[in-house]
Amino acid sequence: MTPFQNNKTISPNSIPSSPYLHFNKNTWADLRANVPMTLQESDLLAVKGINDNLSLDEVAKIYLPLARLLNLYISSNIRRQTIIEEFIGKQTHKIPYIIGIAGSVAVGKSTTARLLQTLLSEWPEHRHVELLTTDGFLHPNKVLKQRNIMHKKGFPESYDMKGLVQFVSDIKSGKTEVSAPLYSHLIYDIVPNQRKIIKCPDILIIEGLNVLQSGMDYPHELHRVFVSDFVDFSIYVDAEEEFLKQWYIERFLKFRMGAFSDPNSYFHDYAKLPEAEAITIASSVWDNVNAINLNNNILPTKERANLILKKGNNHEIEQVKIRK
Ligand SMILES: Nc1ncnc2c1ncn2[C@@H]1O[C@H](COP(=O)(O)OP(=O)(O)OP(=O)(O)O)[C@@H](O)[C@H]1O
Ligand SMILES: CC(C)(CO)[C@@H](O)C(=O)NCCC(=O)O
Repeated sequence: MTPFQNNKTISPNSIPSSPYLHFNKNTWADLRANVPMTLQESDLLAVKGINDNLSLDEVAKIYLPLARLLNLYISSNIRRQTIIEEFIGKQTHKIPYIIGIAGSVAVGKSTTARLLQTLLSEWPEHRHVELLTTDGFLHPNKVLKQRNIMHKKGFPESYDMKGLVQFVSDIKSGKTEVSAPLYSHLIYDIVPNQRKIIKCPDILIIEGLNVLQSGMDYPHELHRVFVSDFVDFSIYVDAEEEFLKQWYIERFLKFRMGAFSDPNSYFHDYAKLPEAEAITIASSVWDNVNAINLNNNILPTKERANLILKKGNNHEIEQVKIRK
């Protein structure tokens, strides 16, 4: 079935002065109706394995239509590459399609990325989908301490932006194997002597706070090329700050029960604290670090995205906006 053979007319709220088409949950969910449901029960279990709190109804209503839209864009990109090959009369290197996912700390970027990886891998044309988090390009704590910016982890100056741009540039040049440093939330630092290796994927999903940032957000950088220059389609995951703070604290408490009890954890001492004190600490880290970064450096990039997913209570998507 072609994308235009709708048996139903979908009518987004088109606000003439807005550069976006607006969809509420129901109008967006209807957009899935045109594709066969390819997911099997076992795939749904895999999706569930990504995040226990993710409802399968949410996957069907929100993430399947999104995967369908992305698939249309990617197919069109593959056709464009074929035209270039036809024009020059020879095959070129396969160039991965890059999807960028931006948004606040704790909004659910990595969960969204893993979910899209599972759904997009279903399509036979592009099964090999890799993930990269820009966290790996944070400067190690040693460097952040030397520069006196440990309290600014996640801010533009805390990243090795040159290294990150080199990475995406290598991927987009068709380099067959690239590697990136690894960040661990457990040790709260870059993992020494380990790298993530990425071998020529069909699609690379890059998620991070800084995916949509550009030159004006990095006045201290000398170069003028940014991740966003290499991203083919960008998504901003959005939510009101009261939810973000709540999700941040909840995740902190979850870590406290699990990962923090590991003696290697940076936050090992927090595991022993009474819950009320742990909440006070998490709340203060949110207010003094992540909220400031959100308002100064992340939120201003929202309108650069091709698509905005607006979450409400319990991570449920309430609105989807697509750039016209
Ligand atoms: N769609 C969802 N449904 C239910 N819970 C979710 C969903 N997405 C994320 N969460 C929960 O919200 C919290 C934050 O999610 P996640 O770690 O994916 O965020 P993030 O944006 O990648 O954070 P960071 O930038 O700090 O790495 C986690 O506790 C996760 O379990
Ligand atoms: C690693 C980042 C920057 C992004 O994932 C974030 O999770 C973080 O650690 N922010 C610094 C403040 C904090 O500890 O939450």
